[in-house]
Amino acid sequence: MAFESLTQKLNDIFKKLRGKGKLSEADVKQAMKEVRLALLEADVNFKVVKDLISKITERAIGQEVMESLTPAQQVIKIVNEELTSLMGSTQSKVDFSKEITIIMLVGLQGSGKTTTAGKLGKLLSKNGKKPLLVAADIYRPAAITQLKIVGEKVGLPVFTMGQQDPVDISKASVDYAKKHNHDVVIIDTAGRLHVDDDLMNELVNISHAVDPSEILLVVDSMTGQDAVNVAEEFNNRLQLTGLILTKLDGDSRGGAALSVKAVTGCPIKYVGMGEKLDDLEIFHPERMASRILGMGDVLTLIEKATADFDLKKAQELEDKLKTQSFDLNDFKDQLSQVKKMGSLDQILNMIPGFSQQKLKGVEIDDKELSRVEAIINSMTLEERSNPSIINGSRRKRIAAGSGTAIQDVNRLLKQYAQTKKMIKQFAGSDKSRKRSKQKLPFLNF
Ligand SMILES: Nc1nc2c(ncn2[C@@H]2O[C@H](COP(=O)(O)OP(=O)(O)OP(=O)(O)O)[C@@H](O)[C@H]2O)c(=O)[nH]1
Repeated sequence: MAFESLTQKLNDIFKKLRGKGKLSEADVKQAMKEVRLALLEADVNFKVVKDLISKITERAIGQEVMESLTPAQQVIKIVNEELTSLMGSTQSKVDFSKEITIIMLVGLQGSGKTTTAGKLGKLLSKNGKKPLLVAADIYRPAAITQLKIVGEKVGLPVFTMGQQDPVDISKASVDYAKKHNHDVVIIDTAGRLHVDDDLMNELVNISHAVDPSEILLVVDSMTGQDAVNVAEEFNNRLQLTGLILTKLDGDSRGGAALSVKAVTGCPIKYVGMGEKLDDLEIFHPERMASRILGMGDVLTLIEKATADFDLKKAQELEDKLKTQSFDLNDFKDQLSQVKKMGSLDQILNMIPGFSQQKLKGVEIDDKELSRVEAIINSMTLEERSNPSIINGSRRKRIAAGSGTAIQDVNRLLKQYAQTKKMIKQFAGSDKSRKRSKQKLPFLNF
């Protein structure tokens, strides 16, 4: 995940501050010098760093902080607030005020536009919208096919007219959307390797023809300050309403995310956190600041956990927990719930205190989840509901069927037995029974 190294450096600086108890002005200034260096090393724009540090320092050497009982904590709070404000303070929402919300996605080739069109469509349709995807990149023939494939994967229709004028395609797509009750139109426009006049003219013409509610620039966060420059160039010609920063799951240093709002004035509206079509998140500056400072992001985690929450299934599970009839089918169901939330790496990053550094040496293996699923899939229905019948020869058959080793099957059965034992204790106490209404026990990998 981006910011890894920045988070580590900031944590080290704050640890030193905490160790000091009372802080002198010199202590704060020294810490700010180090924060400044860490931000520059994370590729944050030079001017942005300068302004940020002067704001933080001014507040941090104020009386309130110096005389507080927990001065280091106050300094961290100020850094958190200023980072949040740097990225736009609050969530910048998409404008859905018109009957049809037209969203133009623009950006350079390879920034992730087509993938993002699918991700955005999926996210919006989860929120009750009826999006239409529009293939307006006519120069790269594969782009139309790519959008069709993405559309199929996310279950959304794709409007295409082949290699015709992108302005005509865009206009026709809006008419089509009106006739077919779509309330969102997402136009995937052409990209180029560099910003050029032809591209800009075409985008300006499309924007005049369809009067979009949003022109969102898709930028690759891995390109660092180049992403900020590209955003400035696009904004000068197109008046962007916002940005989508992709590939924030990669090892970018994070500079683009921290600088782009301050430099261009354009807010980040979404961030791409992976290659899967579920990996698009609404951008919340305060939550991102919290992640950068290694404080986790519990709110996003809860949202992910509840997004696909199936109340009926949860009720069934609760009944099973009470009667202690939790079997391997339920075990598998829980596994799918965890998998829906994203990769284990992503999930752990949102838990406060679970910094990458602490996870060093701990292998986070998403394959383990798939392995467990394969093992359970290779069992008969009878075995899943009554695992005690799984003897030696059955174990051998299950391992062969799932392409795993007998030790893997043994390990899973042991984990299941432990979970069941835990549930027994859990259901046994009145206090925990009350708790079971709110929380499902997590699997123990
Ligand atoms: N890791 C990661 N990869 C991403 C993300 N978003 C897009 N990608 C990948 O980036 C590559 C380029 O994405 P495309 O959607 O083809 O890019 P594009 O901007 O449409 O490219 P052109 O059609 O050539 O203009 C693909 O391999 C995507 O899977 C992201 O958030 N994280």
